[in-house]
Amino acid sequence: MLHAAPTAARKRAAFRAGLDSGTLQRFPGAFNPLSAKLIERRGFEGVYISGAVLSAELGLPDIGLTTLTEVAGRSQQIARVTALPALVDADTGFGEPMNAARTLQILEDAGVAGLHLEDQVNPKRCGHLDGKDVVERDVAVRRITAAVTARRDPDFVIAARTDAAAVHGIDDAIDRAKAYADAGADLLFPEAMRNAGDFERMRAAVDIPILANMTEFGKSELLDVKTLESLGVNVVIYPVTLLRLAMHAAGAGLDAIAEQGTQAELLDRMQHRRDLYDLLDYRSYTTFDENVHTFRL
Ligand SMILES: C[C@](O)(C(=O)O)[C@H](CC(=O)O)C(=O)O
Ligand SMILES: [Mg+2]
Repeated sequence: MLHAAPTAARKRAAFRAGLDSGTLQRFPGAFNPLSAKLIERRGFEGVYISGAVLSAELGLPDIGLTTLTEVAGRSQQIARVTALPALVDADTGFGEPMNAARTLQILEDAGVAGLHLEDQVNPKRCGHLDGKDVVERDVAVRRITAAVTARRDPDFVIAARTDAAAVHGIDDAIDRAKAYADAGADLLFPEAMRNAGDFERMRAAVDIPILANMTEFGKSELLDVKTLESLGVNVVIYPVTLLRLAMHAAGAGLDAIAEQGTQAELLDRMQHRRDLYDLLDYRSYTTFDENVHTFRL
């Protein structure tokens, strides 16, 4: 209650163990701290904190408008309520390589288990839209090197994302992937892979674990867990899935209230009050409160 039981160090160790386990680590995107608790309750291995979701929550497009402070604040709110490791989207690192170093330390302090840094230019774009661009490979290597050098907890996971496949083709993405692995990245995030064939080529090119981004309505074919596992992928994120589902349901609910003048017909499509309180572990707060009163006597 009040906070997640395991420390950040233990969650990072769990993430590392998951990466070594040979089992696909499933990280759905939490659109708020409460949804992170639901992800944990349903038995997933980790929580993803998406830049696209954070932007959308603020009513903004995902074009690099959010600040490190906003990302760190949300990361801390989410990480502290779940026992699962959280992986956060640090976009381009918020500036020059020195900024990437500071970004890493601030996100370490926020209690997440890892971050990913991408090789897009500033201002970045969603990786699945046209019109994005990447910095030179060497600039991106310096971003990764800066983060690796600044890291204080060796278990904190640094993922390198390359957006090059959709800009310069898969061969350039593979070259970059190798360079980022050599620079010390722990996990590779090849963005906008078109299909299993692209993942196969990436898997053959690098020795470090690989992450698959199964975002909807983008450039990637949606591959299931078995397929990803057979391709040797180690982590899968579903970054915006829960937000899309929730917003769709909210829209349908608003339509029904507008049409019917009541929400009475919608009750079986809602999270029941009882289930919400169960997820919040309401009972333990009552017990805690009673104990506080007892000690006061
Ligand atoms: C993974 C991602 O970086 C995110 O912010 O969640 C996005 C997801 C999306 O916009 O669908 C991306 O792939 O760029
Ligand atoms: Mg993003």
